[in-house]
Amino acid sequence: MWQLTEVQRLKTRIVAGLMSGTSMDGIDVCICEIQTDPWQCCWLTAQTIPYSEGLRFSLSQSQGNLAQIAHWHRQIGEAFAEALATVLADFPTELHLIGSHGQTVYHEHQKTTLQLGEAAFLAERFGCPVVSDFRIHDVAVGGSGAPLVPYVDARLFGHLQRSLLALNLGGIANFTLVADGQAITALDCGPANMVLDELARLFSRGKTQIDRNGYWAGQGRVRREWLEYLMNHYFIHQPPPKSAGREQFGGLFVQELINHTNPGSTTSWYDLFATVTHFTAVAIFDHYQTWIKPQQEITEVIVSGGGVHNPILMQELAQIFHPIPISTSAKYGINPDSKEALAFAILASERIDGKPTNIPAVTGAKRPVLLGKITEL
Ligand SMILES: Nc1ncnc2c1ncn2[C@@H]1O[C@H](COP(=O)(O)OP(=O)(O)OP(=O)(O)O)[C@@H](O)[C@H]1O
Ligand SMILES: CC(=O)N[C@H]1[C@@H]2OC[C@@H](O2)[C@@H](O)[C@@H]1O[C@H](C)C(=O)O
Repeated sequence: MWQLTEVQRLKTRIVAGLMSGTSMDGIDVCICEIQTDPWQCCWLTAQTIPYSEGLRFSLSQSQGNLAQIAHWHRQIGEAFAEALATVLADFPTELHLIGSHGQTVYHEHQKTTLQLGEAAFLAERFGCPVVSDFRIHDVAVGGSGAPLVPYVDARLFGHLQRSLLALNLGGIANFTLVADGQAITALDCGPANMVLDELARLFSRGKTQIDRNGYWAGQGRVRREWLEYLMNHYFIHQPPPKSAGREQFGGLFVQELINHTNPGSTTSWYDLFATVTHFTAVAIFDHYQTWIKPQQEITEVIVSGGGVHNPILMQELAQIFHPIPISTSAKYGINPDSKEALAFAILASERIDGKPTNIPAVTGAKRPVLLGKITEL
């Protein structure tokens, strides 16, 4: 059993980070060792544990009355604890601290944000302090509560002493500009996998959740008029600070896209996959050109998130950013599938050391604040 004050005194801590992103595909778990002075983080193990089908389906409907929300809060907390127990069964270690992002179930830019998954279930099961609910304090000081990974991008890539984009391809595509060892700015750019996943569900009539390895996109061609329609979405042209989620690019957006494009044949479905995949790359590049390049040219794009497994998307990015090289975070020893989980382990450790981790230039907050609430034993 670890008390908060004891963990605060440790110069080297074993910390677990837990995250379920907008794709709601499962719970990403990462265990790492963090040294506080000089700061160093060493990745130990990571795994993604799928949500049970029932919970995933229920969450993806994203409509809940108060009773439903209260049950989700407990069920997600227990599912996160179960996921961590599964990883610890394969990698037995003592844990000093847990950082748990929970599941975002609602997010409205600079107005409110809600992550579910009660931390007390984790604290009780693993006998250590848990930091959770990372976003809302930033909202309380006028920020959007997202993105929070930029602080970590600076920690992980700042030492490279180059200007680079750390790009994450999760449900949403977002990047951080790291230059001079700092996170200068960061943006959500639009969907990465969220729209493709929903299209895959509809096209396969629920048999698959993803366009695996870009198989369908690879057989289609980009339709200019559809691309134009997608690029006209208000979010693409909104100035930063900006953050997105299912509210912008979830089921409703996809339904409107289907109504607009009306894909009748298999060929037109393939074209839709190709166009949306291309749109993802174009929207990312467009955000770079508009908001980053005028102030800072970059020398590399370091990609993480599930989208690294989609070769068509990665090819599109390589072509559009050429001659700027595209690599994955694996090149720097960071598993692309667990960077965000690792991030919440790092944010938790900073929290108990009393370090503010929101970046006002990124979220629009009035000032830096401590992110996350601590559940103690
Ligand atoms: N082999 C693959 N082929 C194509 N796409 C893949 C493959 N493997 C994973 N993906 C995509 O990656 C997604 C999961 O990515 P990730 O776990 O990074 O998202 P997330 O963390 O939920 O999202 P966010 O970062 O926006 O919160 C899947 O939903 C899928 O679309
Ligand atoms: C409100 C919320 O959960 N936002 C997520 C989401 O998923 C990607 C993007 O949109 C990013 O803004 C954020 O997550 C990452 C982990 C972040 O805070 O940096």
